[in-house]
Amino acid sequence: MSDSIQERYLVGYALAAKKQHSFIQPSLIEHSKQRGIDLVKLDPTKSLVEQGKLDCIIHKLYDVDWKENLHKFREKCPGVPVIDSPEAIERLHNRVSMLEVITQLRFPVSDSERFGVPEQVVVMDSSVLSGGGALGELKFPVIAKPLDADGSAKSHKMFLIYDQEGMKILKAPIVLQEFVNHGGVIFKVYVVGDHVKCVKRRSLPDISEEKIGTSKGSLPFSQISNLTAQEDKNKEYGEDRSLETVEMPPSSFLTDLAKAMRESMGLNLFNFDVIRDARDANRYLIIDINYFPGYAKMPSYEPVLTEFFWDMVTKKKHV
Ligand SMILES: Nc1ncnc2c1ncn2[C@@H]1O[C@H](COP(=O)(O)OP(=O)(O)OP(=O)(O)O)[C@@H](O)[C@H]1O
Ligand SMILES: O=P(O)(O)O[C@H]1[C@H](OP(=O)(O)O)[C@@H](OP(=O)(O)O)[C@@H](O)[C@@H](O)[C@@H]1OP(=O)(O)O
Ligand SMILES: [Mg+2]
Ligand SMILES: [Mg+2]
Repeated sequence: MSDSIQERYLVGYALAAKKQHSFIQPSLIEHSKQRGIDLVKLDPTKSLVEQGKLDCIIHKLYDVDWKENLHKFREKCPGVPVIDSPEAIERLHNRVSMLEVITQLRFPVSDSERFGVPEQVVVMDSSVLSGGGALGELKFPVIAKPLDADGSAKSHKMFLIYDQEGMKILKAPIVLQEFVNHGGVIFKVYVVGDHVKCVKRRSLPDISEEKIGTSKGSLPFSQISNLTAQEDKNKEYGEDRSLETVEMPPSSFLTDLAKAMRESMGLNLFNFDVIRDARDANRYLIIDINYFPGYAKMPSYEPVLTEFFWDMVTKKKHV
């Protein structure tokens, strides 16, 4: 079919400049174009109905004006898929409601693999952090994570806390999460509609009982799974740990889990971080869920995203 008679579709995107730069790559534009899909940049400050005959909108912007703009568009054009609904995305902006998704899943557990989330407590009042009772049943070491996961640099600033002294650096509201040894590797599971792809990334190294006894205070870190191998080495989080020999979790387990999460959250575009308990190889813990992650880092990102856009613009089922 020649270009002139092939039906063309319009996918509008509204993304922060950094995200646009990493996600809207020439290779993706070209791939989609070949399939009859044109990616068009939206002006989030202007009415969406006046920005072309859109067949689908994708977005990762959180300000009130944008949500209002989207809301109006959805009212005027209820048949056009908006990927995803701001209300569904919101749940991932808080590290408690984010992991409640997992604890509420009614997912048939396989005979071998089990899943869950690490024990955690949320502290809303900074004065509680200086007293001895903030941890409740938890034991040191813990990871302290900002409660808000709103995409700001601050929301990624974490601390490994070894003792009560280390708690002094923290400010509420904060989540204190049990540190689980997991062999220094995390599995990032990327979800794009029906498509599920798992990749291995570096993580914090295991902490031995001996180290727990001798380490003091706190260790700050940020987005460790996004470090390159060289940065990782320079930061001395551990020696050059090869990922190649690490066995992946069974893919059917991850696919079933992703499907259950997708349906429960009503989201199409997200990834989740999974660690495997070093003391129990069949126990997997979900530690983080991110909306619209760095898909360009996923193998075959161009065909996978193009296929997803196709499904959306041709009105195949989406959650
Ligand atoms: N409970 C835990 N036990 C052991 N290590 C953990 C735990 N929670 C987090 N980590 C380590 O800390 C890293 C950062 O934690 P987390 O993924 O929650 O933060 P994030 O800033 O939201 O990450 P992302 O960049 O994926 O959004 C993880 O990738 C993992 O290496
Ligand atoms: O660019 P963005 O701001 O969307 O950053 C996201 C980042 O993607 P990027 O690598 O393309 O930056 C993601 O990396 P991967 O999980 O895919 O490794 C992950 O860190 C998300 O948590 C970030 O989203 P945020 O939590 O900050 O909203
Ligand atoms: Mg993470
Ligand atoms: Mg995250």
